[in-house]
Amino acid sequence: MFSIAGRIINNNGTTTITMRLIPRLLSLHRHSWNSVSGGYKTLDHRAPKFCCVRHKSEGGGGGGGGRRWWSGNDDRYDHIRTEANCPRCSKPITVVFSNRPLSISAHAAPPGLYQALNLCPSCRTAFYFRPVKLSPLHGEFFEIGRVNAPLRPPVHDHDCNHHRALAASSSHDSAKKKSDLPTPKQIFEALNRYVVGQEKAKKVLSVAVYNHYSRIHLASLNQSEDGDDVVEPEKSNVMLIGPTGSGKTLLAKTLARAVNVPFAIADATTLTQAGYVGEDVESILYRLLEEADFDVELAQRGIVYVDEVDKITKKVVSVPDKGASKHHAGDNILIDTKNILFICGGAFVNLEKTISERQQNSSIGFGAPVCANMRTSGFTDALVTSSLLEKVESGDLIAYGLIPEFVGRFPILSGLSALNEEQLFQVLVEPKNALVKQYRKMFEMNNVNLHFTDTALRLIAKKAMAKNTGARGLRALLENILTEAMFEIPNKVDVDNVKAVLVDEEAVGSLDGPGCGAKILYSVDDGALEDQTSAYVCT
Ligand SMILES: Nc1ncnc2c1ncn2[C@@H]1O[C@H](COP(=O)(O)OP(=O)(O)OP(=O)(O)O)[C@@H](O)[C@H]1O
Repeated sequence: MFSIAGRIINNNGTTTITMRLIPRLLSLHRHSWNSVSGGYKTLDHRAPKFCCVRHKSEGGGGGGGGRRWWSGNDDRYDHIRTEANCPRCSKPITVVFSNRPLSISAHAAPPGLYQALNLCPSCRTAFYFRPVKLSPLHGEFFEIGRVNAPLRPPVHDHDCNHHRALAASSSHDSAKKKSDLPTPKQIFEALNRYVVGQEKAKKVLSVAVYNHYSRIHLASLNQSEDGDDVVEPEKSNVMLIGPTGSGKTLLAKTLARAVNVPFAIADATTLTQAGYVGEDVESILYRLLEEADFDVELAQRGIVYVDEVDKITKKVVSVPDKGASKHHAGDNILIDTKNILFICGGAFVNLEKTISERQQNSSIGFGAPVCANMRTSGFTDALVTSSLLEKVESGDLIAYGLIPEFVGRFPILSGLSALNEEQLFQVLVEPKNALVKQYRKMFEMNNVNLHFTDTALRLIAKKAMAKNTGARGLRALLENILTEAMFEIPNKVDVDNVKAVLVDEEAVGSLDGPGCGAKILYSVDDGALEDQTSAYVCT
């Protein structure tokens, strides 16, 4: 019936096909646009990459028993429902989307707005429709993926072991759910198991996340209360400011794990405004939905981490705004972002200078000497930087180049410091899934013991420090040291009687040069690793 032109984008391992419908589909929908005044408009056939569809809006404020037709000249934001053919299987489907521009978080947004992912009931392909022009309606379908799991629309009383308590929004079981919510201290302890240092950020985040889910709990209680006394705390999104490899993403991910909600990561630099190529908000929400096993209720209480927001200075990032509708219409998946917690992160290189200048201008003692010191020494050491970042204010981010509307949606700002050498050493060995533990596990699969000497680990930390990429550099260093051994070991087991792999100083090398790589040790005596030279033959 029609052809599809596709382009494949890789999104964190997911394949996204950008679909374009060619004009033959358009001819199936010759009369496509319905206006307030009644009548249909003829499609614009000059824009072959867009599909034109009949549409009408729904939602409050209009006539027609709660439904209203959308007027092409009206700039109100609205839910728009359209009839179309599935770009994949060409069966009829109903598409729902919003005509509003996208902005971050739920704070201060007009009510009644939402994003919609759409699902073809026939071939179960999920996609979203991106409107480019509303009158006549032009837009593009973006395929996100096939849905295998059955869709679970928002329900108020479900029992899900995987993502449990925090999904609750009904008032009748809210008391129980509240007791399931970990306290800030418990969240802090959970973060401690995975994240080295960053004590202040951990505390700020523990409180923020606890308050966020308490707010949801309170809102569910308020639903059953009438009157002017109802207090509704507003959502507080969080901004993490810290150098690369300091643990911003790790903190956000671990938080989601601590409170047991679905989690998705997005990169601000690939988020687009409508009409540009890149990753779109809907695909992030779709990822959240996937994480929630297609349980819409759970997805609506997840955490989204948006990385690299410092790279979008003077641009408007497109991340979803408030979605008030809890409506589940056929196979359109409507994601209400009202309760999704957005955590944004960025390195904000040299932001400390902006903070220092602000402090200097306002003559608060600390600023002037710090600034002077920075000017004379020509660099800022990590300690000075982190103490300055601790004092970050919204105004500093605006001075840095972020737009005020964006910054205004992040009442919670938290600075992270660059990890020092000792902390990098700890990252290697201490967290629950520390890198050394991970590699040990991999070698164990071949019944081989991976052994690191203390001096080797400290040298690795020193080398990572010199690279200036924080803990991010550690994995690359380990990978280089262990690649050869990981290549050889699976072939040698049971053949050459390999018993251990040793990473010592020589294997790591010097501060500015590589070493010989991990040494494969051939055992002549079980348990003889302590006496490496006599009991083991090194390759
Ligand atoms: N404080 C930390 N404790 C334990 N591991 C850490 C810490 N910081 C970073 N890591 C590890 O380093 C790697 C990179 O960390 P992460 O992605 O959280 O950094 P980031 O601050 O988000 O960096 P970027 O700004 O480049 O995105 C991950 O493997 C993470 O586990």
